[in-house]
Amino acid sequence: MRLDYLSIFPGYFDVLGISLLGKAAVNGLVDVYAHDLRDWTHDRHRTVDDTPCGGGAGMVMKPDPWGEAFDEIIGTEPDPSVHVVFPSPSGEPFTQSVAHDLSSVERIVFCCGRYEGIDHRVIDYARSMWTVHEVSLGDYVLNGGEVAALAITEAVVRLVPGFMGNPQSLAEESFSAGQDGLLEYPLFTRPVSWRGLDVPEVLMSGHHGRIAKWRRDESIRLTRERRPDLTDSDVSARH
Ligand SMILES: CN1CCC[C@H](Cn2ccc3ccc(-c4n[nH]c(N)c4C#N)cc32)C1
Repeated sequence: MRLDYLSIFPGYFDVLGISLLGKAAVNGLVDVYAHDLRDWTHDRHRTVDDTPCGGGAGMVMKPDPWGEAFDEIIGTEPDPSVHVVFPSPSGEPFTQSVAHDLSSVERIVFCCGRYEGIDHRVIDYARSMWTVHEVSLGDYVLNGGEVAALAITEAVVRLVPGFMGNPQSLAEESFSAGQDGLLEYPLFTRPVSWRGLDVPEVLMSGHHGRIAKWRRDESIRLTRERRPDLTDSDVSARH
């Protein structure tokens, strides 16, 4: 999998050389390339923004540098196998399902906007050439797309076959298909007693059936308490 990042702050992506992602890069599972959008400007100030047409606060990212960067980094021929991700507060929700879909893609280009956003023609042009995903991390406002691109990267790459040491851990986590959309149960490890707080006895019983039931019940309880939106009527009936 090749990952490209276009940003006026490419240093954000230095962190991708650390921890598991660094290992994936070493193993050849993932190739990471960060690009400075200003490398495709031609004025002394390396200008990437301008005032919004129609007025309004803030500045908008000019289309020209993006187009020239696309030409050099991706190419000038349409190729639907290239997936271009625009993090945006007005994007569709980024979910585990989207992460799963992207984990089987060979090439992803992240376009990280700043200021008030990117001239919309950049997105329209990208849609005419590649497969585009305009996605939002959640209902809050960030200052740009870089942090979102990092979060999306981690969510996607950890699903790439061969990346996680123990693929079973993927099957049991929240939001994965096998969990019926339930939240993960509480986790415990040694010591059994810590500052007057004990591990639930059932988890020390060695009775796998009871442990499985306790975990399921806890997942249902937590999901009903914290994320009623995840429990549709069918799922509630089954629980
Ligand atoms: C005051 N303005 C309002 C519009 C957005 C401006 C900052 N910005 C510029 C590019 C850009 C890209 C993503 C996000 C973003 N914010 N929240 C999320 N979940 C995102 C995601 N994915 C934010 C961004 C600031």
